[in-house]
Amino acid sequence: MTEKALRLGTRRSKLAMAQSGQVAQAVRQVTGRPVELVEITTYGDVSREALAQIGGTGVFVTALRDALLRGEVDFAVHSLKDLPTTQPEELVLAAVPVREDPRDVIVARDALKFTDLPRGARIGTGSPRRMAQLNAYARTHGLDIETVPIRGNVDTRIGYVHAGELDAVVLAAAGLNRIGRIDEVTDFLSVDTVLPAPGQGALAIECRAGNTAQDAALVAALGELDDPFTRAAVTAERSLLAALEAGCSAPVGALADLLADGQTVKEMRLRGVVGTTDGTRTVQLSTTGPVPQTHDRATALGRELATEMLAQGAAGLMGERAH
Ligand SMILES: NCc1[nH]cc(CCC(=O)O)c1CC(=O)O
Repeated sequence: MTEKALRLGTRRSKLAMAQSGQVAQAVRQVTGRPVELVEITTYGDVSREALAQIGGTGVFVTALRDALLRGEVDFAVHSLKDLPTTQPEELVLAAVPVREDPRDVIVARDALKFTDLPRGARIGTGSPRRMAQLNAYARTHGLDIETVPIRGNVDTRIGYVHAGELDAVVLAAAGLNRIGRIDEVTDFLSVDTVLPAPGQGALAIECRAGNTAQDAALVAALGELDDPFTRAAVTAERSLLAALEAGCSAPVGALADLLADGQTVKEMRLRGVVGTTDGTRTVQLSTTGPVPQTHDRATALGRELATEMLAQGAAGLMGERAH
């Protein structure tokens, strides 16, 4: 007997295909069913406009969600950091697998580290979050760098360094890992220097919420790929983002991690930062509490930190809100 293949909706980019291929393999293992990749082109892939200008969140995600809702695919794989904080009622995050390295990294000419970049060095990034934190660090540590807005896929961005147009570019470690180019990193940025985007390094496996027995069975099967700690962490990070009323293109960094005492996990710490892209003003705070055991508690942790950050003027540093 041949079972019907599960259809996995994915973007076409090299990064998306790599991570979807890895998830497909894991899904074959937990379901015992064949999985086929269905490529879907999203607005974010075809638009030449700066990402921050096309209206913020979700440009990579909408087309995949539409394909799910139309029943053209059975589940979709997203980079969690590209996922809007609002969850459509008809869809559910069936699994958030174990997170990869959440850090940002530098790919620089001549194997340079961030702090060894020469005066006037040009660093490419299209991310207001990365600009804000790199410029803030530079100002307080006497570095003289210029952040240069760029966009494009990983090949394009690293290409600017090889072509000599930029001294360095900033990328996510997780993405480079997934496409097998982690060897090109010249510096892993400490999260004390640059907090990653909420959800960075994590994937989301999304499917229909389970109105049919088939859908419900799939939600349950995919749930085996869920990592509760990663889910709690990214839930808190995304709750912070939502409570700041910021979008994925806002200058907001957040990272939740576990504080352990030997082998015993003690608490969860959530750190958040907001800043102006020129690095002149930042609000950076952290909170620590019991590891949240429910979605509501993880959400509350993020909301509490947001409230404190807003009390310190975070809203005034975010510029135009994404809608
Ligand atoms: N903004 C695009 C994007 N969305 C997800 C990743 C890969 C890292 C991840 O999955 O968190 C990247 C590339 C990057 O930021 O370098």
